[in-house]
Amino acid sequence: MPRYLPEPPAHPDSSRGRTAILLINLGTPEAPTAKAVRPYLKEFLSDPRVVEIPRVIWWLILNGIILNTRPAKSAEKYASIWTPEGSPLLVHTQRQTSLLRDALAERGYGEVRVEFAMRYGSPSVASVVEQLRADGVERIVALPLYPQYAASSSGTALDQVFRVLEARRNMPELRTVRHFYDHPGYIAALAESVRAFWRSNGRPDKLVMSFHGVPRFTVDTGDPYRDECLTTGRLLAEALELGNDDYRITFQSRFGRAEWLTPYTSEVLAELGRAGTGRIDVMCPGFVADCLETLEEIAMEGKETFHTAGGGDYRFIPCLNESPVWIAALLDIAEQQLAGWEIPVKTQ
Ligand SMILES: C=CC1=C(C)c2cc3[nH]c(cc4nc(cc5[nH]c(cc1n2)c(C)c5CCC(=O)O)C(CCC(=O)O)=C4C)c(C)c3C=C
Ligand SMILES: [Fe+2]
Ligand SMILES: [Fe+2]
Repeated sequence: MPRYLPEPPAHPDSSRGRTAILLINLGTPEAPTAKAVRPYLKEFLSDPRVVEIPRVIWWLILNGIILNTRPAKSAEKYASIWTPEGSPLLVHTQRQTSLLRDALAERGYGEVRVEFAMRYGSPSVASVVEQLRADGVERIVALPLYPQYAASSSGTALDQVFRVLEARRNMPELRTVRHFYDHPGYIAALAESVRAFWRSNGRPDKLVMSFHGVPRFTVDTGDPYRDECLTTGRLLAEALELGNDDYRITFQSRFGRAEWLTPYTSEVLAELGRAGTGRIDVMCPGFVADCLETLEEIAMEGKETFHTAGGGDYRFIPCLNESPVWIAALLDIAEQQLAGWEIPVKTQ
């Protein structure tokens, strides 16, 4: 096996774009079945950026216990959110890709390719980057679709790009977007999604902003994730002119027994329910696309937790998905990167 892959011949069609935006999301199973969820979880949970415990011990737990029990349970949850077009995470990522492509074309960047890849499952980062290289792309902007940086989300997505390029003799130029937690367009998109929801549904007693959690020790040892979530929450509260008592910032999706970031969403929902809160609205600002964690864990399980504890009305505010203000923010983030390369813009 040669150390470096042979380079593809120069692409004959010089009119094809030489620059690409590569959106990267987490990935999702191929089907809502235990058979399809198992390889997805195996790849995901084998990533040392995601589970940071000694490999041998983890290998035994993962293969001996988790992969024998979790796929069936997770598949049942996936089945409850699956759409006729497939997994929501995949469907929204596909649509966001195509909307960003159109938006860039409208701004005169018609030759800039826009593709997406998934960190786990398909289409893999390797397959998409290889295709871009084969098509003659020489400049890539890698843009993980996570507003807040965590080593276990954005970090590992970027690792994967570096790993693919590491195997190449002729490296393309690369720019990376490590986060956009305080980008004004992203905050404006979140604020607009809440305002639009309130225009149709009225206002709640409290707004809960639930972010995906991470193990607490990762933040204690330098991951900026928690601070970035808190800043996003504060900026959103300011944009909505909320007082300190009008909202809560919480962390969901705890996995395993270690301590994760607190307060845990489920505990806050139960506490608000026990306090007899009349109405809460729950949103997930850290996810730009609805997925298992928002549609099942928050919109369904969270509602049950709140009601069981005695709470009143519970409403879930959908993620940004294909909202035009969000696509405008994504366009701005992409354009800021392209500006560094001085791509000629064609004005019609
Ligand atoms: C085991 C530890 C996990 C860490 C750390 C983690 C961080 C993390 N995850 C996301 C975004 C998503 N996670 C999703 C699903 C999901 N997450 C974990 C575990 C960890 N995540 C598991 C095991 C799963 C799979 C489902 C399950 O069995 O519970 C998803 C949804 C995927 C989908 O198909 O819809 C997203 C999105 C972030 C942003 C993050 C760190 C900040
Ligand atoms: Fe996760
Ligand atoms: Fe979950």
